[in-house]
This record gives sequence, structure tokens and C-alpha cells, in this order.
Amino acid sequence: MAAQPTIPRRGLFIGGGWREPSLGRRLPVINPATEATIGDIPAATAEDVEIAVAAAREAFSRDGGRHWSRAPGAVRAKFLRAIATKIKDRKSDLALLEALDSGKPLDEANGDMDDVAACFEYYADLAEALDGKQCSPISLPMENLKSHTLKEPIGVVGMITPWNYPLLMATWKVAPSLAAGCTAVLKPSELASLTCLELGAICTEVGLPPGVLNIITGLGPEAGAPLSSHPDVDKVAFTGSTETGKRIMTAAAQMVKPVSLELGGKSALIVFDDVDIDKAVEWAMFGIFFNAGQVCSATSRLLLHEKIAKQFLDRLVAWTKNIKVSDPLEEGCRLGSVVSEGQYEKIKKFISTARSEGATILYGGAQPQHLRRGFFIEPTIITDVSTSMQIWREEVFGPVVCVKEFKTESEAVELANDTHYGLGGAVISNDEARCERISKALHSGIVWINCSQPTLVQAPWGGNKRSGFGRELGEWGLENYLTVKQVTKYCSDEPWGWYQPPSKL
Ligand SMILES: NC(=O)C1=CN([C@@H]2O[C@H](COP(=O)(O)OP(=O)(O)OC[C@H]3O[C@@H](n4cnc5c(N)ncnc54)[C@H](O)[C@@H]3O)[C@@H](O)[C@H]2O)C=CC1
Ligand SMILES: C[N+](C)(C)CCCC(=O)O
Repeated sequence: MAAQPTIPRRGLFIGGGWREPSLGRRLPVINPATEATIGDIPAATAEDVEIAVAAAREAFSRDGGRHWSRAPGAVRAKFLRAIATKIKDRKSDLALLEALDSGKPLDEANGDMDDVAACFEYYADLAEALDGKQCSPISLPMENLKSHTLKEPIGVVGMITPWNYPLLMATWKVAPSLAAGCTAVLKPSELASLTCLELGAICTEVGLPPGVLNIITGLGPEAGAPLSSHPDVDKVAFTGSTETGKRIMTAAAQMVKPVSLELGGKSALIVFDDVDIDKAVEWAMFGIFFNAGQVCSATSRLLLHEKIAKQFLDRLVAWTKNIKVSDPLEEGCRLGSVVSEGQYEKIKKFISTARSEGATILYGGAQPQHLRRGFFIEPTIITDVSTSMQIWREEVFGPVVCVKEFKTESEAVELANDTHYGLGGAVISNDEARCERISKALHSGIVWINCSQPTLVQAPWGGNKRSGFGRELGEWGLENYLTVKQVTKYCSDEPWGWYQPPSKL
């Protein structure tokens, strides 16, 4: 097991320095794998939100924006690359903090830190490329007018992020918004804020201009709500539950503030009868057991062709029995604890409701015998599911997959689309034409073919329906934080000629 680090005691990161929260309150940090309190984080309130937003506003307009918001993208790129380098230098201690804070396996947390660094580097490149995209001419059918566009940073961004990928989900917002020239106030989840606070320390080390990124930890209603309704915040970017997303959108609507929302999901993985069963089983597991299923795009509904269903489930159970469920820091751990007691209770309730509604718990469903402390739940496979059951309809956000069989391709698509959500979807088949057809037929923002979950920083990420709107990552992620200005010039020597000139007499 890795050595337990000291948990840094941080304040709120505002205006380039650390501040105690105005009301002096702090929240405990609980390691969900041991239930031990391992530290605390500041609890910001509306007073702190005021100060943080003011710092971000000042940084946005400092010196007319010469040093940040209107500076060449290359200037901002330098800082983003420096942050990436520091993340890489501190990879193992950040990963350890994140594993202790969230319960995810250390191997996963290490991978997340690689993704964080790669995301900062990617948007450094896009910040540079942005300079070359300015003043792009618009083709017009007349000679006397010329138009071009300017892409400008949207302003001060409020970011409210979840606990499932604490630093990565923050980075998906911080990196592109800073690349665009915005300044920001980040409010990570109270359930896992440690690595986001360390990002503050890194910003200081790389000399990021004060106020460009401010990080305030605290509870949703106390710190997140005043941020989402603040009149001086120009945009809110949110990842989290659909319920909170609705509240944020309502608050932002009062100021006609744009929002981007990356919300829940109930994604389906469709497996046809022409596949290599073991390969498909592994993807099905990765789709729902990775990060203990606490993934917005988790393929939590498994649709199996009836011809292979029995054999597939036998193999799925055999593979699942083999998953190492343990303390996240143990070598080879593949399933850690879920993030909190609240989440643990919620998942257990989902399982008991499924049982009482008549579904079969084919495997798992309880706390593992060997882990009596900590919020661990066995990887769980549920069959005999009907489309009216809660387990089919609602997001569990835990290591729980529900299974249904289908006979035909159209039935599979209909079942996959039978949800209010629209984030991800996946199909496994050796028939390429069928995979193409299904990728078009699924009502979701992301489709995986012959896999589930691989995520590329270059490719757009986001959902439809109640999974939200707006796209993160790729060039779409940068556009999220830019506004397009039209500049039109009259360039004829002739007068416009609409009104009669006054008589010269
Ligand atoms: N799509 C996703 O990535 C995520 C989905 N979820 C879903 O949400 C369920 C509940 O988890 P929670 O942690 O409670 O998610 P949540 O949506 O309440 O929390 C996400 C963020 O929103 C903030 N927040 C909460 N209430 C707020 C408010 N009124 N105004 C502004 N910000 C607010 C939280 O402090 C946190 O930073 C999970 O069981 C899961 O189903 C949770 C986290 C991530
Ligand atoms: C793709 N992955 C697993 C790295 C992140 C998913 C994002 C989310 O759960 O909100």
C-alpha cells in the first residue's frame, strides 16, 4: 500500500492567494474507503463568492486585458503548459490525494492525472491556434461592405463540478476557458475538493496572474448557488446531476446567462450475437464498473441478443467474480469504494427497489464480505428487468448494471432510446454496416462502437435530452467560452444615399 500523505490544509484560492472563508467554517474530508476523517476544506459562502467573482472580474479587465483576456493566445498557452508540467511532476501525490478523497482505485486516479495534463497541453495548442482564427472574413455578395469575425472570451465563468473525476472534470472547463482568455471561479464538489485546491497551489507556482483562476470549496446551496446566480458571472459551466442542472439553469435564466450542462445518463450497450464474447464482456464491465460506475456516460443498461444472452451472462459473472475489490490503494485494485455514505445508501436503495419490483440480482448487490468498513458495494448485475422499473429508468451512479434481451436490431435501438437521457450509447458487433446504422439511430451525444468509455480530448463530449447541452473537449470545448463578434465596415467612397441630402442653398 502507498504511504498515507499529509493532507494539505488549504484556504480558498482567491486573487492568487489563500483566504480563510468569511464565516470561518470548514467541512470534513472523509476517506470513503475507511470512513476516517483525513482533513478538512474551507466552506465558502455567498460572501466569498462575491470576493472571488470580483477577483476574476478584475483579472479579466486588468490593464485593458493586455496581460490576459486580450493577450495573444501564445501568452496564455505558456501558462497552460506550465500547469501541465507541474501536474506531471506531482502526478503521484495528486493521484493519491484523489484516491483517498473519492475512493477510486489508485491506478485509475493515476490515469486521470495523465488526462488532466494532456487536457491542459491540448488547450495550450488551441490557445495558440486561436490567434490565427481572428479576423476571418465573411464572404458577402456586395462590394461596399466587408465583414469579419472576432472570437472573444465570454468573460468571467462560474464552474460547478462533480466528485466523480474531481480534477479532470474541473480541467475540462478550466483549460479551455483559460485558453479562450476567460477568467474563472471554480466550485468543486464538497465531496472531493482536495486536488482542485492543489491546482490553486500549482497556479501560484507557475505565476498565473492573480484572479485568473479562483477556487472556492463549499456546499452546493451555499457556494454553488450564489455563483450560478451572480450578476457579474457571464457564463456557468456545470457537470453534475440533472436535478442540480435544472436549478442552475433556472438561476442563470434570471440574468439571461448562458449555461452549458453535462448531466446524468442511462446509456445502453448493445451486444449482438456475432461477437467475441469474452472481449465484449470486458467492455461491458469497463462500461459500468470503471470508477465504480460513477460515470455520467456509464453503460448501465446492457442489451444482449437473445442468442448469446445466457452464455454472455455466464461469462460476465465469471469475469466479475475476478474483479479485485479492495482498498483503492492496494495493488491491482479494480473496484474501490463509492464516494460517500450518501451515495452508498442511495445505490443500496436502488438495488433493494429493483428486487422488490421483481428483478433478479444475478450477482452482487451487497457490501463485500471482506470489506466491512468503508462504502464498498459489490459489482452488481441485475436481470429480469422490465422497462417500467426504476432500475431501467433512473441513473444509479454506482457499479450496477441492468440487463435486457432483444431479438432484432430495431428492438435493440428502441430499447436503447427508451430513456429521457441522451449522453452515451455503445454497440458491439462484427457487422460494420450495422454499427454505422446504430450510431445514427441512437439519440445520444456520444456513440462507441466495439468499446465503451474511451474518451479523447480532441473529440466533442456532451449529451442530448436531459443529459444537458453544449459540448466539452475538442475545439467545441473552446467555443463554449468564446463569443463571436461581427465587425462590418462600409468601404465605398459613395454616400449611403438613403436620405435626400439637404439643399445646398
Ligand atoms: N453527470 C455527472 O457527472 C454526475 C452525476 N451525478 C448524479 O447526481 C447524484 C447526486 O450527486 P451530488 O453530488 O449530489 O450531485 P450534484 O449535482 O448535487 O453536485 C454537483 C455539483 O453541484 C453543486 N451543487 C449542488 N447543489 C447546487 C445548487 N443548488 N446550486 C449550485 N450548485 C450546486 C455541488 O456542490 C457540486 O459541486 C449522483 O448520485 C449521480 O446520480 C453526480 C455527480 C456527477
Ligand atoms: C470519460 N471519463 C470516464 C473519463 C469521464 C466521464 C465524465 C463524467 O463522468 O462526467
